[in-house]
Amino acid sequence: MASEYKTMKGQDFDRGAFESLLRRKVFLWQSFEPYGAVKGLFDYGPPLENLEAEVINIWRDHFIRHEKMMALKCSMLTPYEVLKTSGHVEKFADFMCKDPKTGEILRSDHLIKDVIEARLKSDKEARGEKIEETVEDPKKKKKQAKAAKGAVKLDDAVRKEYEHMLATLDDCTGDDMGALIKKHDIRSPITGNEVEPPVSVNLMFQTQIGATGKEPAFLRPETAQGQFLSFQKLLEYSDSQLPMASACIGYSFRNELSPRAGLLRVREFLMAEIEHFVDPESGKRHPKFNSVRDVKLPLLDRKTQNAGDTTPTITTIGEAVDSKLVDNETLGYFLVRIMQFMQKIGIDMTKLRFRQHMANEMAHYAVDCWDCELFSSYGWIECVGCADRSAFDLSVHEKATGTFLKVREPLKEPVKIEEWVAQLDKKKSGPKLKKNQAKVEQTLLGLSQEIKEKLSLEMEKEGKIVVAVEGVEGGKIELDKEIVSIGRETRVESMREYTPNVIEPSFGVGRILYSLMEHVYWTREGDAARSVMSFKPTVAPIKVLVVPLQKDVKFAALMAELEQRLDEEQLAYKVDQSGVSIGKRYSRNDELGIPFGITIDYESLEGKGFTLRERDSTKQVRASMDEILEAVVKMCKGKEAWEGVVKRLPVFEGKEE
Ligand SMILES: Nc1ncnc2c1ncn2[C@@H]1O[C@H](COP(=O)(O)OP(=O)(O)OP(=O)(O)O)[C@@H](O)[C@H]1O
Repeated sequence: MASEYKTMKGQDFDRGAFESLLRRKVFLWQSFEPYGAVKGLFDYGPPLENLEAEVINIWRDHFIRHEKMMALKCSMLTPYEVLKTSGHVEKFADFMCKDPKTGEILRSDHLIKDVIEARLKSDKEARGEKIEETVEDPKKKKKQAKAAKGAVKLDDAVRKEYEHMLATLDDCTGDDMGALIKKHDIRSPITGNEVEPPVSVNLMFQTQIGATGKEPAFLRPETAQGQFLSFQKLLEYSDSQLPMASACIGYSFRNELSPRAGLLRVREFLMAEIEHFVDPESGKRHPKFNSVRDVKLPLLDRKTQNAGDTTPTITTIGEAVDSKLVDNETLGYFLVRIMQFMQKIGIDMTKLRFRQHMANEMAHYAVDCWDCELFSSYGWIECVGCADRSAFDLSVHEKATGTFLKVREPLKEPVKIEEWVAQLDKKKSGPKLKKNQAKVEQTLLGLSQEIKEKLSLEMEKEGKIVVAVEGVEGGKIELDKEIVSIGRETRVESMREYTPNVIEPSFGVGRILYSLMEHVYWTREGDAARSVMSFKPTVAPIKVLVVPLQKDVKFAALMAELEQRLDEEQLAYKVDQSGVSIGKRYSRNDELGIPFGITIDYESLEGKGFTLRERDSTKQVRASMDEILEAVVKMCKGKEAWEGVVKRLPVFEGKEE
């Protein structure tokens, strides 16, 4: 059966072969394997660990250095109260359905998706239509096969309804999903049992700080809260100038209900998050927006998804922001910068799109939200979320803690403000209010203009007012005009106070790395298909393979010199001195994605230079050590392409055997 997901060379993608390469070359494995492994936890071996470091270096350069962001390292252990205030304790949850007979837990949206996809596939089979598979996960296939049980043709209207359901599933609440499960008789694909209605389950790992258990805490589910609570320090560091942005790279933890799809849904993962603080009255304009205005992006908007379509529109970000499809310049600027980052690390641009969140999918405070999704053999997967979080987080933390989390800036022109003021006569009210005096004073200060105006009329009429005061007996207190005066006053205001809004691009590094590995994987046709990982030289975990023609002590001195030079250039290299042929040595290292090979042969001993081989084309040039190293350094810095090197250095027609 043809797979919809193709390799970078247009070949059918064989997930089994790909995963076997990742295992063989120790890119990654499930953690704690000798103890039976734990779902959703992975260890990275040397190639993937180095790849991650290279990708992070580019991320730091592309965002932190280039955009002058303030890098932070915030604590992962987070007190309960912080995440209570941010809404995570109550709302950071997924819906799950229980199979009451087996006790198995199924994520509600995954359950609906799996069953409905299987029914649509079965319908296609019954109609004799070509089936394009995105799913090759054997476990999922088995589930789907069981659910489909022979090809069943659907009514046209039902088929349409199912397609619409899949396109709008992200928009569903728990109740919506419960209704869909009932209406369409969706059962556990494993047992065929009916499932219980969806219930919400919190995804955070709870723990405690200290031995007493008095300080409950969580492992953070995102890095954002630490950044918000550092706001005052950031503002001071940036000389109170907005816009300003912080960035944090660190681990987050989510107790996913059904971790699956390798690195795509795990329980501990590296995030790289940016919080860009902007004055809401600036219209969220971005000073560098004009430099990206004409860049084209594939945008899949909410309206298109609602119509059951998943084809993105290619449009310039300028047009998208002008038409308000993307809410503001800052959000638009980041979408472009995210795309440019993906391009830099070698993501296939035909496998990237931006999908707008559906109304229910967005957090209640969010203004607009776009996910950067990458296509892999698992389908389209969100790899970066880019949300406008408005002023929500700073406002709630300010309210909960009383800490000032606003910007105060001088007004260009002082303004006269006429307003209602309610004032307590401290001397006269002291004996009457006693210990309640401070509470009353606080309450009067916090009253809105409308209420103050209403109370002034009441005071004029009755000579007294009744005010609700928190913490006093009975919850109210009577105040007469002897101790309280309410009237209009004029003051001159020279400062403005406001809570900045936040645009947040949030990167899941593991999902990006996994997608990247699929995007650069292909097989070279030949006697036996050989796998290649075409990492760009800038991100490749190892840059150079050093291969002496044979095991011969005569090569030792040149090898030592070459290794020293590679070391001086800070290039990661590997030496392969094994007895197998040069061709075999190249091809097994192509699986590690090493972009360049330097061969030392007998002519090298005669001062006739070395050969430099490029992984993807297998072409070679012959040149001196200096020339070769200069070319490799430039290519690994992204300053020169192989095509340029072939033009300026003599091509070598050696055979790879
Ligand atoms: N369980 C996970 N495993 C790996 N990466 C994750 C996981 N959850 C989130 N991420 C990454 O963190 C980024 C930001 O997190 P965000 O809260 O926006 O994700 P999310 O909307 O909860 O993702 P999903 O809907 O897929 O669970 C995501 O774009 C993704 O790359």
